[in-house]
Amino acid sequence: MEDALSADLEGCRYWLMDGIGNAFIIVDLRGGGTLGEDAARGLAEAAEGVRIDQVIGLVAEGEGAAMTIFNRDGSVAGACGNAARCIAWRLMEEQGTDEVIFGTPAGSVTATRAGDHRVTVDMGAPRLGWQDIPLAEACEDTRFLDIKVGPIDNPVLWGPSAVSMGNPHCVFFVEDVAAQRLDRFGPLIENHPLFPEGANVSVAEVPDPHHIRLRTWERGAGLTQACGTAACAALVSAVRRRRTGRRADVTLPGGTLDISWREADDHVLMTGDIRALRTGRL
Ligand SMILES: N[C@@H](CCC[C@H](N)C(=O)O)C(=O)O
Repeated sequence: MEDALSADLEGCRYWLMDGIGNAFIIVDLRGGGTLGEDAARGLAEAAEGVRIDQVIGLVAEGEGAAMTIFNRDGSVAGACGNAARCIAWRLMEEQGTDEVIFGTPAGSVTATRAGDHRVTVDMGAPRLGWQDIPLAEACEDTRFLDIKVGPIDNPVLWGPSAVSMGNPHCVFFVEDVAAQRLDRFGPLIENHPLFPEGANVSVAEVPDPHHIRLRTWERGAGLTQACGTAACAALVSAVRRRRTGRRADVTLPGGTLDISWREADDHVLMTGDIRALRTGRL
């Protein structure tokens, strides 16, 4: 990875981790060093043997820690659910605790140990108003956006839901996720004018009220094995469209997340496995 480095990152510890296949390089910047867009893109491209989806900076914040998030194309993101579970596991291992609080660009999150290499993160409340997602124009009901995929007179998909989980999501409900050409229309919807900050684009299939099958085209990263915030956005959208209850297993190509949208405080909880793949110094 040496070629991708700016001088002040040299010697920083890194961990290569994944959350059900969503792969990250986490760079420990608590002792110094700055991670910017160019360095993040360079590190993602230079990684060998794994397609990196995000590069995460672990920075000092007061007495504790916080995460910064870069997509593999170098763009900055406000939230990353799977990386939050990886960071939480790492901090709990360091501190010898079963619970941790740390900062993210979208606010501080609490996480708890849910088993061996298994973590629950409280992702906070979804934001459903069009200004908060954000959308470029007023939309009374963000459960159904005026977006179509395919020929104007014969669209194959239409009426997706929009949700912010700290980052913007667009979720199409379909009969069969495997049949969708997400590689073709994902980039178009990611850059649709209705999403001034872009969007993560998912297709969701609901075989029963306790289960969602999901595939995601991530903003700034493309097709991924899994996307934690997309899983949260899909469950929230499915509840709003009366397709599931407030708790469901969300199965992505890389594995399954247990997602629940708590009525008491409106928070979304995400539980799933993480893997620590390797560690070293830049
Ligand atoms: N992998 C993530 C989401 C990463 C950020 C996203 N691509 C964006 O730009 O908003 C997750 O697990 O949530």
